[in-house]
Amino acid sequence: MPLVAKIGPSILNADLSDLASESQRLLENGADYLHLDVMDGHFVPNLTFGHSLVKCLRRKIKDTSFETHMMVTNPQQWIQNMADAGVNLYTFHVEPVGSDIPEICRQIQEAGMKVGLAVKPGTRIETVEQYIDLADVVLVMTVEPGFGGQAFMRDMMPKVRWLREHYPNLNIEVDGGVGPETIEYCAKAGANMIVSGTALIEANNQKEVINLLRSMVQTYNRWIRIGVAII
Ligand SMILES: O=C(CO)[C@H](O)[C@H](O)COP(=O)(O)O
Repeated sequence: MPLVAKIGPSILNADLSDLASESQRLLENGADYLHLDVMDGHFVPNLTFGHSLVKCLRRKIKDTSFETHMMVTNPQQWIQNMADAGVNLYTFHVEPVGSDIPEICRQIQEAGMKVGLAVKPGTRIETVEQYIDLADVVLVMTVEPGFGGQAFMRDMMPKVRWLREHYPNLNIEVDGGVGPETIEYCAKAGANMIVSGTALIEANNQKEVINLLRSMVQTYNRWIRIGVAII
């Protein structure tokens, strides 16, 4: 399947009391999927929401892919709940789970979801190399996970470049501080799934920003298509 440029807003810094309308607005402005940040207050020093909220959102938003970015110590615990809530892509951090990665990937697939492997800034990308065949997406964090609105870490780009060089057909996602000012670095390095939080939520013209992010991915990666392939 050809790679597709996809823009997935992170709703972390949105008005969470009005999440459905905030999400709807982003989708109407051209977002391809929603990136939902789940934090447990343990793996990261912040707390957000769990599967009950995702399920409520799914009742209102039916035709869009949901990714849950599981910033939790025990990702295994929430697999079935998130599948039942209507999640399509279950992205978990490799750091707390070590050798359980293959088993977790198997359980996610068995629950009917795609698999995402996420790495924190301090984690060497080679750590996930042996598991890439089990994954649909690799997420390279470009901030320390935990909070929106942080500064983009440009020194994570060698990880993205390394992945793209070694895995031309891999979905590579970047997350953290990504917006009009920093998209060029991500696109040049070869990322095709772009998570953008604050830059999009606070944009006066979301459609313009989404189009810009997408077109930058394609400018530097001519073989990547536009589309809404479910991931
Ligand atoms: O995973 C995250 C933080 O842990 C967020 O998705 C990320 O930070 C996006 O927000 P912003 O674009 O504002 O940095």
